[in-house]
Amino acid sequence: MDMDDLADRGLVLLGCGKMGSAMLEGWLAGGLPARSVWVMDPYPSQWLRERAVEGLNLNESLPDAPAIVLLAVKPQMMDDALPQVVGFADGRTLFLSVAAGKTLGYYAERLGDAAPVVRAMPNTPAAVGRGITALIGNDRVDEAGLALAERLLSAVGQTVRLEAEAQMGAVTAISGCGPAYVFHLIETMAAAGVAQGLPADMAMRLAKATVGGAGQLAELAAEDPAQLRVNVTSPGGVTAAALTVLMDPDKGFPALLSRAVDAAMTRDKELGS
Ligand SMILES: NC(=O)C1=CN([C@@H]2O[C@H](COP(=O)(O)OP(=O)(O)OC[C@H]3O[C@@H](n4cnc5c(N)ncnc54)[C@H](O)[C@@H]3O)[C@@H](O)[C@H]2O)C=CC1
Ligand SMILES: O=C(O)[C@@H]1CCC=N1
Repeated sequence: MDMDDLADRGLVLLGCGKMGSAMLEGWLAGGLPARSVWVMDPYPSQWLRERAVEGLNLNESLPDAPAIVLLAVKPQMMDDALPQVVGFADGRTLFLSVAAGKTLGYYAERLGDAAPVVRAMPNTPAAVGRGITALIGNDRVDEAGLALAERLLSAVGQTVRLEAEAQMGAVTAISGCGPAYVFHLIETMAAAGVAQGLPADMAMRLAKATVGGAGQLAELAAEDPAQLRVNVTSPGGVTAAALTVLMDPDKGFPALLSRAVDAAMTRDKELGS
C-alpha cells in the first residue's frame, strides 16, 4: 500500500473538526486529490463544505475498501461513531486513530482481530506543516502499513515511532496538548506586557514573534535549549532576575508544568476507559 493506493482507494475521515481539518488541509495542499477523500461528519465546517464543492465526498456513501480510515472524533464520541466504519475491519483497510486515550486494545474489542490499527498523536501545527506525530501500530500492522501512516503524517510535519504504547500518554501530555501550553504562554506574555503599559497589539506581536523565533532557534541551533537560555541570561542582568522567579523549584515553571502534565495524563487515562 502506498500514496497512489491511497489516492485510488480513498481516505475516509470519521470526524473532521479541528485536528482532522488541520491534517486534511496539509494533505490536500500536498497533492492528495479532494475526490479521494470521504468525510463523515454530522456538523461539517464551512471550510469542509467548500472542499466538497471541489470534489471532496462529504457525508456520501463510502468506498468498498478505503486504504485508510482516520478516526478523528472526540474520544467521548468514539463508541457512537465507530459503528459507521466497523464494516472495513476485514484487514484490507488501515485504521489510523488520533483520539486521545483510546488504546489499541479498545479498538481490538470493537473492530476485531483482523483490523490493522495505528494509534497516532498529532498536534495542530500540522495545519502549517509544522506538526509532530508519534505513532505505534498493533500486531496486524506490517512495515508497509506503518510506513504509509508515517508518509501520510509526515506530509504535515515530523513523525516519531514509539517503542511501546505506554509512552502515548506522556506524548499526548507533551506534544499533543503542548501547543495549547505555548499559546497560553503567548497570551500571558502579552498580558504581562499590557500590564506594564505596552499597547495590546504591540504586546501580542512581541509575544508571538518571541515564542515563534525562540521555537525555531531551539529547533535549528546546535546548542541545546539550556545553553540557548544561558546565552540570553547576562550574569546579574535582567533575564536572571526573571528566571529566579520562573525557575524556582517549588513555585516556578518546572513544578507548575509537572503538575499540568500529571493532570493531562490522568485525564488521558480516564478518556481511554
Ligand atoms: N485538537 C487537538 O489539538 C488534538 C486532538 N486530537 C484528537 O483528535 C480528535 C478530534 O479532536 P478535535 O478535532 O479537537 O475535536 P473537534 O470537536 O474539533 O472534532 C471532532 C469532529 O467529530 C465530529 N463528530 C461528532 N460525532 C460524530 C460522529 N458520530 N460521526 C462522525 N463525526 C462526528 C464533530 O462534528 C467534529 O467535527 C480527538 O479524539 C482528540 O483527542 C489529537 C491531537 C491533538
Ligand atoms: O485536549 C485533548 O483532549 C486533545 C488531545 C491532545 C490535544 N487535544
